[in-house]
Amino acid sequence: MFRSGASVADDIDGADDDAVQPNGVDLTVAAVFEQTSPGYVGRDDKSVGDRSEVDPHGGDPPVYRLEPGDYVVRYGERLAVPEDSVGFVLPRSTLLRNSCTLNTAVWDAGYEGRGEGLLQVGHEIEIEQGARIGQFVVADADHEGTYDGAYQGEN
Ligand SMILES: O=c1ccn([C@H]2C[C@H](O)[C@@H](COP(=O)(O)OP(=O)(O)OP(=O)(O)O)O2)c(=O)[nH]1
Repeated sequence: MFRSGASVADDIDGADDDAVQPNGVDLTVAAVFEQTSPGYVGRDDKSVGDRSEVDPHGGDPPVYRLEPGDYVVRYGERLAVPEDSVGFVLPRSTLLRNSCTLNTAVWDAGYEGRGEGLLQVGHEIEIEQGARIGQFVVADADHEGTYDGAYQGEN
């Protein structure tokens, strides 16, 4: 069973009241990066490649003008996934309607931090810094242990 947006909002620092949706809470884009060197995924270890932060164009609010390609985005909200739960982030449908998407993985019970996702831009798009790009939903889940990995407490 998935929790209501109002209940999910209790586990998010920095979410506006406007961000609370019936079934989840919207997440905003705080920073955009382009990867500049290879990462590593091994059997026992891993590393994330270097990145260069994309500057938004000036203005109030600043706007990212993104050419087609892959970008790492950092969310503006700090999430905490409660025990007995699992989280997922889904793209805002307006991204899909504009030939773009947000690719995401599983958010483990016990994880806390400002997470990151992969923004895939299929057609040039403009996105305001601080705009809503995805929605965090949380479902009840059994699990053994809680998240204690390298990304705990990130950002
Ligand atoms: O799209 C996502 C999905 C998850 N997370 C956060 C929450 C999750 O609990 C944590 C670790 O994710 P995962 O377990 O998939 O990463 P890993 O590469 O297996 O790292 P680790 O070895 O630390 O588990 O990253 C994100 O920031 N973005």
